[in-house]
Amino acid sequence: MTKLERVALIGFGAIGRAVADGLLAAAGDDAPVLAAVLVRPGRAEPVRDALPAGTAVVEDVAGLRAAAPGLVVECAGQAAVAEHAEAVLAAGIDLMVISTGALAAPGRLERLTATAKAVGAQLIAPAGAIAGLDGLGALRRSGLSAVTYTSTKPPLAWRGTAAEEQLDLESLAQATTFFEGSARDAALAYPKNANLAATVALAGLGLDETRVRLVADPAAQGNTGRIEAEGAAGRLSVTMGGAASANPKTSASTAWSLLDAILRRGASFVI
Ligand SMILES: NC(=O)C1=CN([C@@H]2O[C@H](COP(=O)(O)OP(=O)(O)OC[C@H]3O[C@@H](n4cnc5c(N)ncnc54)[C@H](OP(=O)(O)O)[C@@H]3O)[C@@H](O)[C@H]2O)C=CC1
Ligand SMILES: O=C([O-])CC(=O)C(=O)O
Repeated sequence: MTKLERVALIGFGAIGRAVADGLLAAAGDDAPVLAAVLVRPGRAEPVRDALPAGTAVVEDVAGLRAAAPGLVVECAGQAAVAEHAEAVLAAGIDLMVISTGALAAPGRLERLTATAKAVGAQLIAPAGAIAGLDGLGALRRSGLSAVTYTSTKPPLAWRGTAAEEQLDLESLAQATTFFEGSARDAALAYPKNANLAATVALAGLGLDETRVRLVADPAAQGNTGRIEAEGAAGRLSVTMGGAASANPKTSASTAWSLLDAILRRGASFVI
């Protein structure tokens, strides 16, 4: 039995539901089994109703471990990484995190990679709602001099975030850059909207050297992420855009990227 034959999810929101649906649809001889979904205490019942009887719905990492997954996929938010990542990795289980911005918290990346190394588990970042990390990796090896990640979303996607302290989102008339700074600061200040800043940084120039711009654009039809990079071996310019998911902050492509990363380890990297 390969490690990948059993997969567990943390979170059952816009991304988690879509990934669960994709895994269940792919079920067959070569596809992994959806072994368990971890939800917050008291939230299990409706999730149980939405899943087949063979998928355990659990409320803690002990429950996840009992389902014996080879891979746990976090699709719940940065707080869930803070809460569960250490215990999952310490149990020797590979962990794929979509909320990569959680790794920008001081010391967390170092602690988690040390735990993973000690037990021979992998901490993995999927591309999520961006493309081009392969080219970024090549330029990183050649020597990167500059990387900028720009995220543009409609004003409603920035509701409930620190953007509201600077902008009147309801009446915004033109595209406005409301944040310019490091990937670390972006990922921590916009935990539901700027995880890709951390993903791009971890694949490239690092959390403190990667520049990030966050833009609210009333003319935007969906969410767009753009990487521009300069390295000794060449230049990279990649744009990925599309509709939002059931959650306006989250691009629909995120769940598909995760599914591809789970099913064939496509477009993901070990941190
Ligand atoms: N890297 C990338 O490309 C992207 C990353 N993201 C990240 O993915 C996260 C999830 O996005 P999305 O699915 O749209 O968000 P949703 O808000 O739709 O869903 C999140 C789900 O996770 C659950 N949850 C929250 N905390 C925990 C926890 N500690 N343990 C278990 N479950 C928990 C929530 O449960 P409850 O209902 O009980 O609150 C909710 O069901 C975002 O917050 C962001 O961090 C998002 C988009 C792109
Ligand atoms: O879905 C997106 O466009 C990206 C996103 O929310 C994030 O980086 O957290």
